[in-house]
Amino acid sequence: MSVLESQEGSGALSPRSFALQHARPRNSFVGCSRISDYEVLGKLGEGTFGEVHRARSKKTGKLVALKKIIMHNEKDGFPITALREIRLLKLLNHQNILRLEDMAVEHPARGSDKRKRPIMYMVTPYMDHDLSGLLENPSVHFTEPQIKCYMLQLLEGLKYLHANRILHRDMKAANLLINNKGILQIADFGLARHYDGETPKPGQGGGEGKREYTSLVVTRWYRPPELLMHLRRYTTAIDMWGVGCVFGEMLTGKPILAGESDGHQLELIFELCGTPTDDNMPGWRSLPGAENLCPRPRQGNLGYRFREHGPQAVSLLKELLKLDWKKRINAIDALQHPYFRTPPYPAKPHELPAFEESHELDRRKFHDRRAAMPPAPRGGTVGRGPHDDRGPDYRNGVNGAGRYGPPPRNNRGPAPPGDDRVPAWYRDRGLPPRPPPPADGGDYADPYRDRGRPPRGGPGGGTRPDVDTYIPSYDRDPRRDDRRRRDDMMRDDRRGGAEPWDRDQYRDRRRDWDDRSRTSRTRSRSRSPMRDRDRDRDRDREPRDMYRR
Ligand SMILES: Nc1ncnc2c1ncn2[C@@H]1O[C@H](COP(=O)(O)OP(=O)(O)OP(=O)(O)O)[C@@H](O)[C@H]1O
Repeated sequence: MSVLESQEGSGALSPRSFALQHARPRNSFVGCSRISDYEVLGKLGEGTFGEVHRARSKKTGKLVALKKIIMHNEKDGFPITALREIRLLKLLNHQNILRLEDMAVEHPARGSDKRKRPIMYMVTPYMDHDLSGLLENPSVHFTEPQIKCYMLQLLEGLKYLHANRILHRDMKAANLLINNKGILQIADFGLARHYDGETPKPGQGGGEGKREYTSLVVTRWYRPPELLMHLRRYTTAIDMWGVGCVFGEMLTGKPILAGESDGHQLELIFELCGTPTDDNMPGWRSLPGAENLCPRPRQGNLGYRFREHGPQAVSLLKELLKLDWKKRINAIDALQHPYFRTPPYPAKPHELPAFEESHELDRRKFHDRRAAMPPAPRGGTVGRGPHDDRGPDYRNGVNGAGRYGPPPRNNRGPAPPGDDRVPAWYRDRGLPPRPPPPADGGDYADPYRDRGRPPRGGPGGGTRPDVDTYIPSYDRDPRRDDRRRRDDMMRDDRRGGAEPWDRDQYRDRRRDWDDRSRTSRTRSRSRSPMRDRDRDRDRDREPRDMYRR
């Protein structure tokens, strides 16, 4: 019996049986090597936990990625999010899920500070691109067969995860890695967790949630409406919304719902998918985050906005971006959607072209190239940011402005005088500009993002008080802002949403955490994470036109 079959219809599993059912072949995980077993070749990017480097195994000659696990606060020990990611990745075994092959340890040099801890690295196969990097490369233009090929692989990976009761909880283009053989793999399991509920069934959408989890998950641009309204009893449908956003992003070449705050995110969703009613989103009124919500009734412009991609693409997108999380299409059904059976048919992975590498650090290269492009004809209006007084529709291109795809890449004219605060490459991307850094870098510094780190110089190091602090930081991308989410999520999960096999460990850690936070509260009240979170939530409740108060 396969892992998947054994999971079908069974109830909650004990930690031991879960681990046994997910066992990978013994030879698929090396164990723990020394960092000297790898030749480090260069930096690929920086994640929440630490830097990612390209390296070559001295034993096999294979290219790998080494993800260094940074301990932001030595006293906290090994980050729990990294432990979760490692444990889950070790259990998973699927062609479309990034494979953890080894852990490598770097011991501090002899004679160095005795208190220094060893540094751990996660070793995964090297992938040539992440999807978001690839979409930013001006010389890459996705064809329809190519998009279908990536979508099928993404859905196969998610079908496997959901059948194995795993919620990814951070579905986004930046977490989808692609190699030059056309293989797509889901990566970054730092927010993932075991799901205690029914596995998706054909024709039954996401079904009903069984228990509560933290709603502080998923990067904002990819966060479904039910999470923005603080549903805690959510299901695998939260990942399917992210697939819809990624699908739209592949079709248009840029993120389709680039909200500047949680409230603004909902506003963009309603513009695209229509406003919630008792018919299209039953139960929405009783969600805690819907209390003060009074959106202007709208039908949604999804069909119009994506009309050039054909009726089948629009139909699949509508299924994935359904407001009703119980009826939102699941991965099993999405794989059967007529979109994949309508010409042009999906390409096979090996038929896809190879592209120039595109990782986080390569992006600057593309941005510079795009900045050198001649300005497009005047006319568009996106990319002016939160200070723009023309309203969110203009800023985010929801009315079709700012489409980013095959050339011409934008429909905007040269920036008006005085608009030079937005970098040229960023204006071309048609996304809202990052909030301006405070003059002294002090008042609005993000206490989460910068916690335990030296202050970041330059742009992106602080946020304005009228948007939540979980804003995409555009010199990198929205995923850099996960740390606060992850910290909050861990805290929330420890209160009751922890996996059963984690509870004892969590109880101990919780006790530690409580002790630590008591000490730090006495030391400095301003560093209390709970206080910061409440303040951030208050910010997001700032009155907007769709709220009653
Ligand atoms: N196996 C890999 N092969 C090639 N590049 C990789 C690989 N894993 C990660 N990267 C690159 O490193 C960057 C950061 O990795 P990753 O997203 O896994 O880190 P993270 O700490 O979880 O980040 P985040 O804060 O974005 O959640 C990514 O932008 C990706 O381009």
